[in-house]
Amino acid sequence: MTVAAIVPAAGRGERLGLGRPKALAVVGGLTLVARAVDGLVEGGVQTVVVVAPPGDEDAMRAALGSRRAVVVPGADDRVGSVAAGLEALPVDADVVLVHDAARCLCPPEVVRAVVDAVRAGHRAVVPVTAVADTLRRTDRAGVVTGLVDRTGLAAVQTPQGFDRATLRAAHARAGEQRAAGGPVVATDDAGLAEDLGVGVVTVPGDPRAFKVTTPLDLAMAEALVGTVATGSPS
Ligand SMILES: Nc1ccn([C@@H]2O[C@H](COP(=O)(O)OP(=O)(O)OP(=O)(O)O)[C@@H](O)[C@H]2O)c(=O)n1
Ligand SMILES: C[C@](O)(CO)[C@H](O)COP(=O)(O)O
Repeated sequence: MTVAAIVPAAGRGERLGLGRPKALAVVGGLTLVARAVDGLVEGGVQTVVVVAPPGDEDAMRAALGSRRAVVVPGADDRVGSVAAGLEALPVDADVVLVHDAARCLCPPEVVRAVVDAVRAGHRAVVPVTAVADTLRRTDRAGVVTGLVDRTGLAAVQTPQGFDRATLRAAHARAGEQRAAGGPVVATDDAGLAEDLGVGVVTVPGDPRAFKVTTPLDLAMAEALVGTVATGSPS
């Protein structure tokens, strides 16, 4: 089985506010995209497709240095960017991971767990962590309207793993819905697979696979660099 990964890295990073694509932000001397690719390769991924903001393909290649990855232009939203990456997959890839460049410190153990679960026959696999906070529903004015039962809730991370046919079918359906003017509601690839009726299974995620979204997240990533390889702290 050949394991490939699509790394959506075409976001603009508005909430990070650096004025350049978030995947090109630097943590501990390495860009987020380079770190994300290194983690995937260490976790057993053989082929990587990186999806760059249109016009920033060369900057993405420069950030990747000598890492072996195909770089393709992305789209206006994440679903479109992953769909662009799908088109560039090598024909022999049968296990496909989709991994946010923004989750740059995901430990290789998580990657391996996702790959193993797909190899074991699961069509769609997501890493998850427990929800630590109490959750309440609020109205538009911010007034609490109810308590959300936390039992059975999980926060979903990436990499998410699929057999190739499932991921293709999920994105084909999303593309058809979009072409028909319908909304694509799912916020991740597993959600698109679920819309097809595919069962999604979970494996343990890791707090270090958090998504760098804000300047505080970038500072946290900087503080954590070096702890991923040694396995501390969680
Ligand atoms: N059009 C898009 C939007 C997002 N992504 C990627 O999807 C991942 C998760 O997106 P997010 O963290 O929301 O990144 P941004 O869209 O860059 O963030 P923001 O909303 O702050 O601009 C990131 O690796 C991002 O690069 C992408 O490939 N193409
Ligand atoms: C794919 C994802 O990271 C899983 O948690 C998340 O859904 C991405 O959301 P975003 O709003 O596109 O950042």
